[in-house]
Amino acid sequence: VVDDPEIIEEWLDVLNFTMAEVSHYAALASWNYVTNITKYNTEFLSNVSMLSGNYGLEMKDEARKIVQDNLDFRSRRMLKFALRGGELRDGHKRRLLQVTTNKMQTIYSVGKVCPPDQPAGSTEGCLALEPDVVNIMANTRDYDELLRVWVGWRDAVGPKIGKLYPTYVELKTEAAKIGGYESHTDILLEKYEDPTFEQEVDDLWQQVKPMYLQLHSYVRRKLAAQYGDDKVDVRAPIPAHLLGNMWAQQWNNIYDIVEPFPNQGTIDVTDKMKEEGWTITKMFQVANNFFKSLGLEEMPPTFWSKSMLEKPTDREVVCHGSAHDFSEYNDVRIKMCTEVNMEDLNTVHHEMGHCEYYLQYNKQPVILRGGANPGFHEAVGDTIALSVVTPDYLHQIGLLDSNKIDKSQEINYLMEVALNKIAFLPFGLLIDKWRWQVFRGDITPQQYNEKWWELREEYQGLSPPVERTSSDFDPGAKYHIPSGTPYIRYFVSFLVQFQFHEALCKAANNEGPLHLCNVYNSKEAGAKLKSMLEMGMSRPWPDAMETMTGAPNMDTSAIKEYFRPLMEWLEEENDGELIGWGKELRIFHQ
Ligand SMILES: CC(=O)N[C@@H](CC(=O)O)C(=O)NC[C@H](CC1(C(=O)N[C@@H](Cc2ccc(O)cc2)C(=O)O)CCCC1)C(=O)O
Ligand SMILES: [Zn+2]
Repeated sequence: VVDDPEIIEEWLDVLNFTMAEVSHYAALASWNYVTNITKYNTEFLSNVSMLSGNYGLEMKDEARKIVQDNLDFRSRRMLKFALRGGELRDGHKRRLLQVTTNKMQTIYSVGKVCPPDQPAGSTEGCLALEPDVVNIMANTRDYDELLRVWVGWRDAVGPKIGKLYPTYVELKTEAAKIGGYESHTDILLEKYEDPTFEQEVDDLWQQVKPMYLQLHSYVRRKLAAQYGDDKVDVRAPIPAHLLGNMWAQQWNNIYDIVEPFPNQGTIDVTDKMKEEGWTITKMFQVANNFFKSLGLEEMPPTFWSKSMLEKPTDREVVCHGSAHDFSEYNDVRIKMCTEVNMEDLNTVHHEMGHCEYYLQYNKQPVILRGGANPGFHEAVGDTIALSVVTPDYLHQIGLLDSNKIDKSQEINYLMEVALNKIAFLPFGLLIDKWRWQVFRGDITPQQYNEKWWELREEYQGLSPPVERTSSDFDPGAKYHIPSGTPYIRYFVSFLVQFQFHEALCKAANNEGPLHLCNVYNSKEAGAKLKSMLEMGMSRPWPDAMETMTGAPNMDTSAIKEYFRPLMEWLEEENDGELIGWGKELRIFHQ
């Protein structure tokens, strides 16, 4: 037992130094795998993960001996984080967990959708998820073609991942119990340092659900008009393959079907980007320039020399975008199979937001480097992107001819953003609703798929376009399930990013409405953001929220204020029309 403050401070210094080293090598091994999926890189990643796991276990055993009573807040916080997480002591089980996770991730990353009656074993004419299948889901308006790739993708990766998932759940559960937790769900929730967190997200959802129902009712009617009411029944959930996205998580790709005021121009500047000859590099330079304009850190030289900004042609990679912190030498990178379009311009800002956060908290000890909570990490880039998509800024970077919009163009603009942000909210909630129940043992492997679709109907008002059975594993068709990446962070982000946007607009002395506010070039806004980013996770997240907004809690008033003009318009449109589905189906009256 150690209670000498001198020795404990020394121990924490050594912890910080060794953690930086171990994190650096773990990040490198992961980077090599995701940017070049080979047998060697797979093995190497597995070995480095085992080594960093061993280090983690040793460090926890030592940390348990330390008496925390007379330590200062910061040291106690560092020790709290050092003692967190599950632990598998048995080397074989740790290896099995590693291999199982890697297999699921690889199945997903190399999965392909093949043409009908494809000869077994040949990949001739087969399509990868990104960008081919994603582009079909975004652009085709052929009901049956959409159905073919929607089912094809789930058939290609679902059952294979579904076979491995129970083993994954068992091992994560064992690791949690050895770590002293009831279930792995408690480890996932622990990051929010908030005993009522599950209740809070349910309350927040109830506050924004009316906005979602308005959007859902309007979009369902437009899809019925597009595909015929034999395909889309305005009294029922929407078939899940018609929303322009493989998971129906965001609906911006069907903007043309739902456009409130046709031919008034929109902020979807994809065509203009192509006309203007925008390159992938330019997209990243423009994003970098926005952060610089706020007085924040620019991406360092190694970002440009070591990132992977487009899909390579000579090797298999994990195309799902990601940002990487190498914990040393200011080495931050993005891996992305970027395409020149509006959606990817958003994602570029999202990923660079992660890198900016890495750069801003790198003065903190390694164990205190992280988002104030994971939702904050997801909100940084998206908050900046809320300024980027304004007519004012798009005009400034030459993607819109004028920065003036009239009333109908304003509604079009808000619809475009709502298809990205409002549509996402129930999806951001249901992924971990499903996972929390699975890790608590409330959903058994036999029930995986039926409970998934119950949640998809309950929260999103979607239904599968064809019969699903328990031999399907549709959760596995979404990246974050095989990769084990938590998801409630995105639900949190899609609410707090509007609080952050409001705070930055206030700091920038913005006069106009929140939805047209652009903080580009505002050093005051940058200083406000920086003051929160540099905290990392050195303080509980309400303190970081208070630094940004003046109040410590998550709050839906900002997102409601942002979309108020659109909601008024939608309530007009939906007056007397059917809204909701199942037991909640009713006629809406203003
Ligand atoms: C080493 C490592 O893993 N690093 C972490 C970052 C960190 O934790 O430091 C990381 O890079 N995670 C990858 C993940 C990628 C994306 C994602 O998965 N997005 C969600 C939801 C969504 C969709 C639209 C949107 O505008 C915002 C969110 C989805 O696509 O469903 C793909 C596109 C955008 C973000 C990410 O960047 O969050
Ligand atoms: Zn992210």
